[in-house]
Amino acid sequence: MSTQPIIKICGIKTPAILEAAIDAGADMVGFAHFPRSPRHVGVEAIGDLISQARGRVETCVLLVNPDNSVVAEIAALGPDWLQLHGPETPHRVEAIRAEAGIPVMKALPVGSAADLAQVPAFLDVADRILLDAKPPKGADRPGGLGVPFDWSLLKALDPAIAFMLSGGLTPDTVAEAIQRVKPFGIDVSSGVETAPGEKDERLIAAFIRNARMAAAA
Ligand SMILES: O=C(O)c1ccccc1N[C@@H]1O[C@H](COP(=O)(O)O)[C@@H](O)[C@H]1O
Repeated sequence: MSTQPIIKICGIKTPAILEAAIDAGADMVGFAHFPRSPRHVGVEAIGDLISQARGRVETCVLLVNPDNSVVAEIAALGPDWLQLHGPETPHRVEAIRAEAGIPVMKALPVGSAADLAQVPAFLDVADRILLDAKPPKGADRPGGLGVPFDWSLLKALDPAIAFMLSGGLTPDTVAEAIQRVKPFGIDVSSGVETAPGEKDERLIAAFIRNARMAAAA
């Protein structure tokens, strides 16, 4: 029997795209609350999207190095997960998890084998690890850039560690990613867009279809 990876569609901004992701079979949807992102969604709109999704698909709010007031404000909306996509230390991840009272997924940037050395320190404080491409120097945000990383680096990671994979995945590359990396889950934003922040329902459907077929093969 094949194991299906969890599929997360991140950076959703509108009720229509949320419906499209649910219809296409996403397991998790993400809403970015980070003003510098082209996918930024305000608190009130995130609350509406979470209400629309509740009981149908898992929800996750992406934050970057949030202070406790932001954590509390977002946690009060009732998402299933928080995604921390900034330079949060293990100690800070632990504190945010306690403040929020919900599971936390910690995104870690990978640009070289040495970057994987940081993973063990987060295993006891985060409920899930997301391995993403390290942003190039000077990038205006720490993710959502549509850039992949060298998956062969992951051979150096303890195979017992389950992780989600992100960074530049697209409908054309997701099958190879699943077959080569065998991640616990996959996460996409730019690869299902026609322009930064503009999700496309046909690309979302193609991404999920190709991922499901690859995992079943
Ligand atoms: O989407 C963003 O703008 C963003 C901003 C700040 C941190 C992370 C962000 N996106 C997340 O990055 C990964 C990979 O995205 P992509 O598929 O390469 O575009 C994913 O979790 C996004 O949600």
